[in-house]
Amino acid sequence: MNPEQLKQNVAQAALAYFNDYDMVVGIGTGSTVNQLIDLLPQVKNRIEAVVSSSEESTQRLESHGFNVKELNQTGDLSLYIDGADECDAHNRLIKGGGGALTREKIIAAASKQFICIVDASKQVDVLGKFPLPIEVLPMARSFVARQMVKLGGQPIYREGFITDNGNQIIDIHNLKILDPVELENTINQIPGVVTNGLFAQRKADVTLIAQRDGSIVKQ
Ligand SMILES: O=C[C@H](O)[C@H](O)[C@H](O)COP(=O)(O)O
Repeated sequence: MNPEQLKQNVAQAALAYFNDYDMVVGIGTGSTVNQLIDLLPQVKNRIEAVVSSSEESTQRLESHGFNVKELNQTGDLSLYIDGADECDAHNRLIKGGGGALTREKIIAAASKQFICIVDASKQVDVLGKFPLPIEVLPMARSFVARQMVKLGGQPIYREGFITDNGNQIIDIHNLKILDPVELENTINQIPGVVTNGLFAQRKADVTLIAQRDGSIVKQ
């Protein structure tokens, strides 16, 4: 199966989690989630409102007629579905390849259940092959980059990219992340860091993984 079909398959499998009425759900960002958004009209009668992790997803949801609300207008969410750039066997993730990591981490924290949807190419034994995105306040960019060098990484500034929150991203290459919770905490302590893309403390509850033949493995 081609990559787009795999994304569509795993998005289709996620529809099973819309298993209640009047649900207020979180929807993430990226090409896998775009497939989900396009399928979401199938379960529209289950959804009362949606909270989105990016302007891009908001526009796509609204184009399908969904009521997109701010997290400040809702309570905690019953369900959050999002993709990832990497996942390990413990459902710990790297996210933020699309730059939406901060809103994603907030929504994940505010959701009772977090279902991650990926294809098998995202599975790794040790996180860090995919460069770890860090959203930084613009004035702190070089400072945070120097701290990440001390932690063994190679920071690359994502030039020309501004997040939905008006900040910048540095992508940290060559990290071998043996203790994701510890590194997530360590990076969070660096002044100027808004969010790092490790989702290890609040990891996914379930990861649905599309295999090459299109079948879905639940982890
Ligand atoms: O910022 C973007 C998000 O973290 C995405 O979930 C992640 O980049 C995966 O995106 P895709 O489904 O396009 O691979």
